[in-house]
Amino acid sequence: MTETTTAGGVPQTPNTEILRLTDVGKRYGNVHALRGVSLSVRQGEITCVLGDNGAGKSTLIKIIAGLHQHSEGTVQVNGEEVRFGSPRESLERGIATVYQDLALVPLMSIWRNFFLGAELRTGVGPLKRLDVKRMVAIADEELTKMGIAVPDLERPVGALSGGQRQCIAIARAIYFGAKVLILDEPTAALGVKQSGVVLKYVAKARDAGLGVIFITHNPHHAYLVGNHFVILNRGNVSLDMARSQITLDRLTNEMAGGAELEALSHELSAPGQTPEPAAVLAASRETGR
Ligand SMILES: Nc1ncnc2c1ncn2[C@@H]1O[C@H](COP(=O)(O)OP(=O)(O)OP(=O)(O)O)[C@@H](O)[C@H]1O
Repeated sequence: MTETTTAGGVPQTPNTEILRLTDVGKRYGNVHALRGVSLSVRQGEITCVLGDNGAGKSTLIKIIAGLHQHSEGTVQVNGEEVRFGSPRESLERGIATVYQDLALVPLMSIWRNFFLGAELRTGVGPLKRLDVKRMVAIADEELTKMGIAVPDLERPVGALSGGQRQCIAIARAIYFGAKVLILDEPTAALGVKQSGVVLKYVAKARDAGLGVIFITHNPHHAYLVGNHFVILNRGNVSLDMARSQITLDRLTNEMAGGAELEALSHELSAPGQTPEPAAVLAASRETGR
């Protein structure tokens, strides 16, 4: 979406678009998991993709991350059409994905995890060895830059809290030059305080100029940091709005199913007409909620 905002009467050019999906669809055999999905990600902005279970969020991530290919539509990176054949191809275009399970090795040290798969080496030929000193120094500098307080980088990553581990994965993606950062429900398994810490680093990634796709089913978390909101509902985009166009209340309501939820709430609150639990379950099964 192109929108020109004004600040103090001065027109602001919209940030550069890095990633654009146009009418993207995905079929798994007979299952049409995504249909006509269009969205854009801009530098220095957070695009939140919200949706309930089965809405198609994972499918969307997998297409952008190169794990699956789309069946319809186009994906463009910096204006150039792409079709990723592997996660490596997506990574080479500057797209980094931080999955919920993080791909960190719990028993390995923090610095080792920071460089996992991209270890620095020193020396030549048979004398080549890991450049531990440099890796520790860089990991320390990068985490400090992000304001992540880890007193001892030799500690195993598994000893850190879930929130700290998310932050380390985000800092690592930024250090290795990500232009687009996909975060797969980074706050889903966290409590309120830890979620706040992670959201702070999501905002830092945005402030570092990355385009962020923040996948979540929590409208409150999305609204704390998002510039743009896209709701997926059974594979379709049911809402696509800039922050200036929507309130948290409306986002929450749309996310909760809007009219469907209102009808159910009305049914449940009507005196003497409380539906049998079995009927409620059947209704929720029908609506997929
Ligand atoms: N490999 C697959 N083969 C067949 N159907 C699939 C496959 N992966 C996903 N689906 C179907 O596609 C639809 C979207 O699933 P997807 O996992 O993308 O949703 P989601 O929003 O990520 O849900 P959740 O939050 O539960 O992970 C669902 O109906 C799902 O059953």
